[in-house]
Formats: sequence, C-alpha cells, structure tokens
Amino acid sequence: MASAAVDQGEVRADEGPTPASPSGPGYELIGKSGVKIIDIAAKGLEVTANSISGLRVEPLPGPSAFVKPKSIYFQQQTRKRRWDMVESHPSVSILLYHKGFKAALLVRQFRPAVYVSETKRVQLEEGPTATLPLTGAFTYELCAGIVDKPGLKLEEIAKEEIREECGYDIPLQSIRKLTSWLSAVGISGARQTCYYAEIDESMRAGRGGGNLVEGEEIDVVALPVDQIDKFIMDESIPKSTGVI
Ligand SMILES: Nc1nc(=O)c2ncn([C@@H]3O[C@H](COP(=O)(O)OP(=O)(O)O[C@H]4O[C@H](CO)[C@@H](O)[C@H](O)[C@H]4O)[C@@H](O)[C@H]3O)c2[nH]1
Repeated sequence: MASAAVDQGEVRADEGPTPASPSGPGYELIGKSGVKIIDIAAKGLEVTANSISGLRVEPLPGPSAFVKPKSIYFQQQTRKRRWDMVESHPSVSILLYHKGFKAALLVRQFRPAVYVSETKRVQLEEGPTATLPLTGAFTYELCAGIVDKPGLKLEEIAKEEIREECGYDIPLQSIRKLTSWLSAVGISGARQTCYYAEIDESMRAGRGGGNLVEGEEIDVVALPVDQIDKFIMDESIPKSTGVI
C-alpha cells in the first residue's frame, strides 16, 4: 500500500511544493494549504486509518437516500428476463490542475463499499480468513459529488464540490466540460460528467476536507504531472475509474 501523510514542516503555500526527498517519506506536507504531494516512488508508509473502527456489514434495513435496489423485467427476443440493479445518483467529477504545484489535485477518503468489495476479493484469492487493512480502502479519486439537488446546473455542483472537498473558490466560467461516461453499467449505469479546471493558491477559500456535518473526512493530495503515468499503472494504490 503506497499511502501516507507526513508533516515535513512549514512551506509557504504560494511557493509551491518542496521537492520530495529521494530517500524520504512518501509525501511532503505543504504547510498552510495542507495539500500533500504524492511521491509514487517512495513506498511503505500508510494512510492514518485510526479514525475508522467497528465496521460491520448488514443487509439494507429500509429505503436509502443513496441507493435503490430494483428488479427490471423485460422480454428479449422471445425470452422473458429479469435484471437486478441499484439505482443511484448521477455525479460530477473535476480534474483539477494546480498551476503552482504543477500537479493534478486529487482527493483521498475512506470508502466503506471498497472495503467490503476488496475484502471479498482478497478472501477469494487468499482464503476465507484473509483480511484487508483499512488503509486498502482509502481511495484516490477526482474531486467529485453526486447530483442530488434539483435546480442546480452540473457546473454549479462541480463548483460547490471544489470548494467543499478541496477548499478552492473558482469562477463558474473557468469550469470546462471534458466528457461524460456511464459507471458500473452492469448494476447502476449512472452517468458521471467530468470537468476540467485550473487552480492556484490565490483561489484558496478554506481547508476543504468535505462536509463535516455529513461526516466526510477528505484529504487533498497533489499528484505531480510527471508521476501521473506511474500512479495510474500502480495497482497497489486504490483509485476510482474517473481518476484513470
Ligand atoms: N453512498 C452513500 N451511502 C451512504 O449511506 C451515505 N451516507 C451519507 N452519504 C453521503 O453522501 C454524500 C456523497 O458524497 P459526494 O456527493 O461527495 O459524492 P461521492 O461519494 O464523492 O461520489 C462521487 O464520486 C465518486 C468518485 O469519483 C464516484 O465513484 C461516485 O459515483 C460519485 O457519486 C457524502 O456527503 C456522503 O457522506 C452516503 N453516501
């Protein structure tokens, strides 16, 4: 697992990152901005996962605001068929380029669903008693959010997520649509619309970190442009499809 955050001391946010030391830890912490710079070459350090405990899994107790399991019945040629699915919200994601850090800005957070799915995979591969460290479910993702507010344009939701998760206030006009795709087509098919925006520390409006009221604890990390290919190909780093 390549993931860790280590405070390397104060560096002025507007000066950009200090270069990661070749033999040093996996990340450098940029003082005031709190953005961690990933160094893919440096491994062995872990995400601090001690805020998570007491995880257990049970069947859905009733209706959920986030997922709705459904069965779809249809006829294909002469055959009657049934397809089970999970209705979920569409989403937006934003590929953020930080001009000062010369890096893509990503978010990292604990994903309970990843923990459950990855545990199942590990148990299939290694046997039923195998366990997954909690750190295996802290995934790297594009800044993103679900589309669940009627009346808001997708760009407006993207702007809100950039502010909430990453702490930058950016003008709506500077959020440019890249493309969109369908996620989990076998079980959901929800569309994710992906945007691109450039940021720098002059746009900082807060620390980011997600919606504390909803319990989000999101780390903002910077992936230097020259490490993007290695990052994508390194399967030991848990990541979402959007980030690839
Ligand atoms: N799913 C869920 N179950 C709960 O019980 C549950 N209980 C509370 N919540 C809250 O729902 C909100 C959803 O957060 P976001 O709007 O920031 O959306 P993301 O979770 O980041 O998901 C997006 O980005 C992902 C990465 O690209 C994509 O994979 C997704 O498709 C895409 O939607 C959070 O405030 C979370 O606290 C639950 N959410």
